[in-house]
Amino acid sequence: MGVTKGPLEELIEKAGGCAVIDGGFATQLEALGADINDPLWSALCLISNPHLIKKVHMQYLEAGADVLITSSYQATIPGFLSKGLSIEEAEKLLQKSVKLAIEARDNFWTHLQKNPKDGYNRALVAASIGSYGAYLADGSEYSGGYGPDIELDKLKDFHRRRLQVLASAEPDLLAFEAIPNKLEAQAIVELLNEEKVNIPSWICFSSVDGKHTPSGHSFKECLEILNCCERVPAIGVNCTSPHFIDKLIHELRKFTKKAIVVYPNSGEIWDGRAKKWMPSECFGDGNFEALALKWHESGANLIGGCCRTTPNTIQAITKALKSKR
Ligand SMILES: C[S+](C)CC[C@H](N)C(=O)O
Ligand SMILES: N[C@@H](CCS)C(=O)O
Ligand SMILES: [Zn+2]
Repeated sequence: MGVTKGPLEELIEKAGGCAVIDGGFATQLEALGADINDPLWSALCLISNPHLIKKVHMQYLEAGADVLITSSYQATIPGFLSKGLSIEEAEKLLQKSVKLAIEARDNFWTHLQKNPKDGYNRALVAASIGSYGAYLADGSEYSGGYGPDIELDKLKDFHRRRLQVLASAEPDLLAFEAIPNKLEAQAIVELLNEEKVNIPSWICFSSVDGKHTPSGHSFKECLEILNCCERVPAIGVNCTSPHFIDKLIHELRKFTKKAIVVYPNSGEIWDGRAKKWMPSECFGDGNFEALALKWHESGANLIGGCCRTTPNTIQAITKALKSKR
């Protein structure tokens, strides 16, 4: 069986054409009291507070998420090494990120079997893989400028071992998140092929102008690279202002037949130096109900939220999309 008819397509079909992804993971960790002002950002909790990670996953499941994204966005082997951990410990933490989400999903599903409630699917677990820019911890996922020293092979080297370790933990999906440039998308595709990864992936870009990746590449150019890869059944944008999403869905649809994934942030802007969200035109949960319906009509197949969205946002999206099922 090819990866193009895998669990993601089955979920989308079961969900009536558009499944719900969870919301801001780090955001909800902070709402529950975690201090993640650290180069590891949310991945710090894999060391310091795994129980909180599971709690966030449970809250998103209760809100109706059909897909859980793991806590590994900014979890990297070099990042853990710089905290004094060994390679073995670092790799165990990566696996733990998947394990925590699978446990949450399984507990929630077992409970639902005993206490049935309408509208829930058995959720899929997507292992988060942030960009090289996320590892830099300087907001580069919104600039895409890694400098002339970072070439294709360096990006492949950066991603290779983490990808192998996360895949070995057997998540249902791999979620490449907030990729800010074409070079990194190409590195990921080459790596998925070289490593013969048979777990289906989505690759999502960030955008700060609603028209290009942060590095200035067009989505047409980026999709030319991704369209050839059957290991990537879905593509999209995340951690981008809701303002831009509808136009971006139309733009992406012009250049691909793959499933389209959108999970915007709240519209606030990340100040990479201050490590703070700056108030901007922020969208509330009420906006997301109407927007989700619009994005579904425009052709999105997976809709959720990214930074500064919460379980309430996902509940609003669930309400909108599940009323149509
Ligand atoms: C998606 S951004 C808000 C994640 C945090 C960023 N990589 C940093 O560490 O500054
Ligand atoms: N999955 C990550 C993405 C950050 S852009 C999170 O929600 O925290
Ligand atoms: Zn985000």
